[in-house]
Amino acid sequence: EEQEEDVLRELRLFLRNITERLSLDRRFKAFTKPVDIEEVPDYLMVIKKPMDLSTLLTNIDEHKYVTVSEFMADADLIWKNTLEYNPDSDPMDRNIRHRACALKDTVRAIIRDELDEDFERVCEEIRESR
Ligand SMILES: O=C(C1CCC1)N1C[C@@H]2C[C@H]3C[C@@H](O)[C@@H](O)[C@]2(C1)O3
Repeated sequence: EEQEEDVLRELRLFLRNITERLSLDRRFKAFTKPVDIEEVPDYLMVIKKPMDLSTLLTNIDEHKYVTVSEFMADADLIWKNTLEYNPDSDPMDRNIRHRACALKDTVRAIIRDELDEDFERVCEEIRESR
C-alpha cells in the first residue's frame, strides 16, 4: 500500500546516494561504466554477469531493488568480477584488485554506518509479501 511505496522511495534515495558517492571517488573510476566488450572481446566468456556503478544506478531507477541486500548482491559483482578477470601478478592487475577490495570495504562501511537495521527489516518484509 502507500506506506510501502514510501519505504521503497526512501530505499531508492539511500541507494542512489551511496552509488553516486562511489562514482565520484577517483579510486573507483574504472568501475563507473561497463567493461567495453569491443576492447575486451573475451570478457563475457569469463564474466557471466557484468556489473558497474552506472548500471546499479539504472537498476535503482527501474525499481529493481526492494531491499539493500539485493542491491549489495549486484554491488558485490563489481569487485568479484574484477578479482576474477584480473588475477595476475602484474602491477596493473594488482592495482585494479586493490581498488576492487577498497570498493568492497567502502560499500560495507557505508552500509554499517548509515543503514538502520530496522529499515532493512521493513524492506525484507515487503519483499517476502510480494
Ligand atoms: O575488469 C576490467 C575493468 C577494471 C575494473 C573492471 N577490465 C578488463 C580489462 C583488463 C584491464 C586492462 C584493460 O584491458 C581494460 O579494458 C580492462 C577492463 O582492465
